[in-house]
Amino acid sequence: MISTMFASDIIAPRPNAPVKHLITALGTSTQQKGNSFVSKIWGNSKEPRPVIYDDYKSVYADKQVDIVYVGTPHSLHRQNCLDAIAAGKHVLCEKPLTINAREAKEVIDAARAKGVALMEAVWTRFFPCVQELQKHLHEHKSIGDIRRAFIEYGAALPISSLGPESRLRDPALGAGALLDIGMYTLMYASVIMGQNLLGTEHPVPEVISAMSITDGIDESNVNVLTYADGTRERVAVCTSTLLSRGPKEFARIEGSEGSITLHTAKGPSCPTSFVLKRGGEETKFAFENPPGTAGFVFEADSFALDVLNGRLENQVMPLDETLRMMALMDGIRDQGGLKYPQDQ
Ligand SMILES: NC(=O)C1=CN([C@@H]2O[C@H](COP(=O)(O)OP(=O)(O)OC[C@H]3O[C@@H](n4cnc5c(N)ncnc54)[C@H](OP(=O)(O)O)[C@@H]3O)[C@@H](O)[C@H]2O)C=CC1
Ligand SMILES: O=C1OC[C@@H](O)[C@H](O)[C@H]1O
Repeated sequence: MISTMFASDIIAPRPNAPVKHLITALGTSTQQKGNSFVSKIWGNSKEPRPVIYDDYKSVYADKQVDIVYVGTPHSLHRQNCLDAIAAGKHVLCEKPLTINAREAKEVIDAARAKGVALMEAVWTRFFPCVQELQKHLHEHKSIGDIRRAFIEYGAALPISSLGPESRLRDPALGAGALLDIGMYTLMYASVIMGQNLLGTEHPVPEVISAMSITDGIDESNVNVLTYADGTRERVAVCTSTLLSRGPKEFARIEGSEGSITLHTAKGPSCPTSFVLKRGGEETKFAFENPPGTAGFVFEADSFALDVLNGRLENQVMPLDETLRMMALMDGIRDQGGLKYPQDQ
């Protein structure tokens, strides 16, 4: 699913793009699957088509490849990243980077030791909507002191009709609401409460969590994050569920001088606008993606520009922020009683 969207996005013609992406190779399980992927995405396009390998290792060995994009289920990320890094490739890996913080540290250490760039593809952070929101919250202080935030992500995924081998059902593949979509709610908490600080500099909240677990995965979770780093406590309530679709107005931020609501047309991972209310006035800030894209180009451009300029870490999504988020989710799963085989 995501590889289709990502690939379509980055080869879409964009007159003012800061970088041009070229997909030179595709690693997949069968040649037939690769052929149908390529015809689906390239269609009649005149863009050069990738060579199709029926394994992943040939991609890592291909000298034409600069960056490997990993779009496999969660539990495979660790090994896919380690293999690509060992071959000297830069890696953009889908979220979550791994199943837990221990695995994430292993992958990050490997990238740092090899001197290659690595980034967890938390695409939402790169949306102009989120970047502008951060300016309003932390630079212009448009709603004064931030006091509370409520963020929800509901995705009505057809879990019960999926086979047990699905990445959305199988605990061994890292299924569950927290790792799949809950991480976005925690990302928003970081954007809202983190004062633009990331990784080891980010304020450390006290966390109280509850999970509803069925068939070995969390169908829903609720997390209360309390930040006691100022003169008064600030609270973010983050909740996600696989059982029902959430509202288009998916978040509310309350400040001492106003409030902001966040909106989406498709899902909280791709926000489209926010509405600022202050002193009886309401202002809407709306954003559009480049035509023909879903918004993956923002993270892809940012990472490609890092690689072109010899930067090994991205400033918007640095590796210490990935580690912080993975450790936060480990703690939430500890409280909720959700263990994956990889935690043993
Ligand atoms: N940024 C975003 O908005 C989104 C991100 N994601 C992330 O992308 C990743 C993949 O999700 P998604 O695209 O939905 O997953 P899919 O199940 O649709 O695709 C995963 C692909 O991984 C390969 N694969 C390798 N081993 C396995 C295995 N054991 N079981 C299943 N597939 C396997 C397969 O490709 P092949 O046979 O060709 O090798 C498969 O098509 C996840 O990390 C997810 O969190 C997902 C959706 C949205
Ligand atoms: O990252 C994601 O965002 C959208 C969801 O539908 C998907 O399952 C998830 O992986």
